[in-house]
Amino acid sequence: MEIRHARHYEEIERFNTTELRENFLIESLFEDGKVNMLYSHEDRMVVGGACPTDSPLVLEDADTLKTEYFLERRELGIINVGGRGTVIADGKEFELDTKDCLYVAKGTKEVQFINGEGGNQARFYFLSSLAHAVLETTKLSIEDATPVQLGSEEESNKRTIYQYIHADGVQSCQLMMGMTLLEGNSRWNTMPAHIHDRRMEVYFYFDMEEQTRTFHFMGKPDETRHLVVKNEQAVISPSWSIHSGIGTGRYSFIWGMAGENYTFTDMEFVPMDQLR
Ligand SMILES: O=C[C@H](O)[C@@H](O)CC(=O)C(=O)O
Ligand SMILES: [Zn+2]
Repeated sequence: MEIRHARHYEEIERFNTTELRENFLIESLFEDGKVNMLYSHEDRMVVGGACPTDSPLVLEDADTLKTEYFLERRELGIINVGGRGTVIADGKEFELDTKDCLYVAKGTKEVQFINGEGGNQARFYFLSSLAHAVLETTKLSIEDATPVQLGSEEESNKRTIYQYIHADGVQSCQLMMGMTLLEGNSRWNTMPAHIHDRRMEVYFYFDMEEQTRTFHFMGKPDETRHLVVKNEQAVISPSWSIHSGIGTGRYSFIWGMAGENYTFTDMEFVPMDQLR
């Protein structure tokens, strides 16, 4: 898998567009019949996409992780952004419909991704972070996730945040994962912006038309940059960075975090007059 090292915020003050994209944008996760993964040194998060076709796909990369099996020292969160499919964790089958989530515990020796029959192709987006304890492998469908309403139509940021893996939901060691759906013509996410110095975050944008682009804002609050993002691309957000975006059309996104503090509300809002 591709490896990305962590970057200091002082470096990115000098980055051009290509350097910014090479370091923080993940351009292609989904490829038919493949599992694509990227290892980020930001809290050692693995970002991946599994797109099974005729045969099952297995989660593995012993060469990179240097462990006997993938989840020997890690936990995993999966959200299906395609048609129906199945994940098998050590022989136990979990059917995942669109926007359903599965947490897979540390110690699980084999994880397989299987495409559902008929309908749209299953597309499993996943994140894996380090884990210190064996918890319970748990499925959570979108209907059972905790919805949090934020924003307003007036500010073009009316959205519902579905929290799946977090302190009051599916339990994990440090991984937090959920999904944000924008309502009507709302196009802004996470504005007012925030940072959380104790956690990194990964954004995965999806449900976008081919020509739609999201302008994702990153950087220290007083030194912002942007990335132009298209459907099914992801952004790595270091703990010093804001993460916010506006779309030229409809989009949804999956956010995931890893790091020290496990409290969703451990975030500092950035006053508007600090943004540059
Ligand atoms: O730390 C939390 C994450 O950035 C997301 O939950 C934010 C988000 O989905 C939003 O405001 O739209
Ligand atoms: Zn955040």
